Amino acid sequence: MPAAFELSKVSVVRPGKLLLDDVSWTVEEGDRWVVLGPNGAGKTTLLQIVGAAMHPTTGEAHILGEQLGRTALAELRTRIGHTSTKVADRIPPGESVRDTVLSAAHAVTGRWNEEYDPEDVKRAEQTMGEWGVSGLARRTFGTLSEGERKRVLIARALMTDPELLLLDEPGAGLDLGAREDLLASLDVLSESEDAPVLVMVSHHVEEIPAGFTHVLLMRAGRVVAQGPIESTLTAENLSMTFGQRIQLDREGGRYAARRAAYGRRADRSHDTSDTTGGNA
Ligand SMILES: Nc1ncnc2c1ncn2[C@@H]1O[C@H](COP(=O)(O)OP(=O)(O)OP(=O)(O)O)[C@@H](O)[C@H]1O
Repeated sequence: MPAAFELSKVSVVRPGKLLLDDVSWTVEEGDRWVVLGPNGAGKTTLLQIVGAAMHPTTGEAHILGEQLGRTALAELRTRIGHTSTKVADRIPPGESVRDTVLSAAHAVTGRWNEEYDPEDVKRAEQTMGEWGVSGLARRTFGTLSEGERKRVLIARALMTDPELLLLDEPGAGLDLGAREDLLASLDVLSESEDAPVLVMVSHHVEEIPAGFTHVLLMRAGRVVAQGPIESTLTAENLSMTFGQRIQLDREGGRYAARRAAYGRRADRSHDTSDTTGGNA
């Protein structure tokens, strides 16, 4: 089976700044990845490459079988669901929730005079139902709470039944209950057989849904470590990523991290015996 996407030695350069530096990353069908790193590490830039929203300056990116630079980006983007604050900012505040989701069928933000099939309407109702926002259908996007917005954006991203779903900080700005509700929904999605390949960007290990399989850790535009979550998400790798000694705990398939106290073992796993990582 071909990879869902493959980046080979990708760099992104802007005047006076190296945003991504020699990033190689392969994601296979069925994978659920989380991308972790501090502010400014390049996570959003990386997702923009994978989401066919930006070309690499150097290196090659093959996304869903198409090579960036040799394919129409707009067409490729219809196969990818992408949620981010940039997408949220493009949605007119007066747009109804229903039209916010529905208009994804034409890859537009702000419904105008496009025509929608009954299948489009049915699909919009289905994804709104699955993400618990049917009751908000007539509300305007601008009046929603942060948690409600996040769910509406995911329903919108899933509207076109994408092969790849990119979630840029879906947990940011959510209260504890809303975050846990979102993680439970993402966990259900990640377990479903026809789920798209999932890639989620986060700052916090606490936001990793239990069903996620792989992690990529970034710092200053470079990959610090990547691979299966069990062996790669270690205190040692997190400490390198965030530039300070981190203690990592794991319980019930969920992670928690904080600055390590001196003299304490940095990795502590309560439900597995094989969590790796160095002593701090
Ligand atoms: N067009 C640009 N020109 C110059 N620098 C840029 C440009 N776009 C982004 N950057 C810088 O590149 C770095 C990486 O940005 P990016 O948004 O990818 O990081 P991030 O890991 O998503 O950060 P955060 O966690 O804070 O959202 C940042 O320092 C940012 O200021």
